[in-house]
Amino acid sequence: MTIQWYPGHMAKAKREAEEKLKLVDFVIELVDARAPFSSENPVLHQLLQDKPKMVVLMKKDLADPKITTQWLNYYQKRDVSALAIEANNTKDIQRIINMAKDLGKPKMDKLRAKGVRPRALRAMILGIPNVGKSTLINRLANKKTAITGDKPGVTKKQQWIKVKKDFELLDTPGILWPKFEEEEIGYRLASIGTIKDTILPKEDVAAYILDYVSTNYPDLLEKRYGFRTIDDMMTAFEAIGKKRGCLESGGVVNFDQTSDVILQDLRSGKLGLISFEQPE
Ligand SMILES: Nc1nc2c(ncn2[C@@H]2O[C@H](COP(=O)(O)OP(=O)(O)OP(=O)(O)O)[C@@H](O)[C@H]2O)c(=O)[nH]1
Repeated sequence: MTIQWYPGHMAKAKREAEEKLKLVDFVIELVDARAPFSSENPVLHQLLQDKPKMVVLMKKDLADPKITTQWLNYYQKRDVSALAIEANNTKDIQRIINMAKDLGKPKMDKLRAKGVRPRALRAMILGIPNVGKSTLINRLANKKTAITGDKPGVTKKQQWIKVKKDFELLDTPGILWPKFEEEEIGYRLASIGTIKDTILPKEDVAAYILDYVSTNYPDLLEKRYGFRTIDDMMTAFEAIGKKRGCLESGGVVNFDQTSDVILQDLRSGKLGLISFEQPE
């Protein structure tokens, strides 16, 4: 599901996230490893107030590993607990659980000191559309895990997934909107597929990708398409279209299909491991 965000949607999403936040000890914020800055929600820090969070950089299998390491150092310097993961990797899922427990420990210790009966740590997943929230919830739930039942105090019944005996996760994530204040951010988000292909013209996004990759990863461009520099975007599209059979009758290159090929090559990782932003 990719939502087109209007002020009404944003207000509703914010309200729902605030309701859910009241129920949890901490938040797992998902961002995309290829663009962690652009894919974070711009108001989450206000909603969280003092609530602890950990950041999970999703889809590390599509990102440039060197840049992902730079991002992890960036978060570490700011005392933010962060991990980069690939959802299919079982060890990565275990690393999330371990980090979550560490993060929740001070709160649990405090409750125990007050004489409160020990209870499971409670967390929720939050992030912009298409960042991998449902995938991660399913992986943490590990399918066979039981849902532990409703908790009172909310209008909508919330279900809890028992990840471990002392760690529970809300079964529905908080969905928040992406940043859209700068055109460059919009292009990065469109490239990685976290905003609708109809919001920015597909050909423009494909041209953005080619331009970015030729500047930052010319070897990858050459490996996939056979050229490393772009003097003229139309010639580049024509070369790719011909190579990949995106042709109309008379051998004319279909630019729309060629744009799809470029977007698909990037999003599936066939173009290589590419990150769209580095920490400052
Ligand atoms: N390569 C790769 N793909 C992933 C990873 N995690 C999730 N995905 C893919 O990303 C896409 C979106 O995942 P979802 O779990 O549906 O994302 P969501 O945040 O729940 O999306 P919304 O329902 O739109 O809010 C799916 O095609 C997933 O298979 C990952 O670690 N690596």
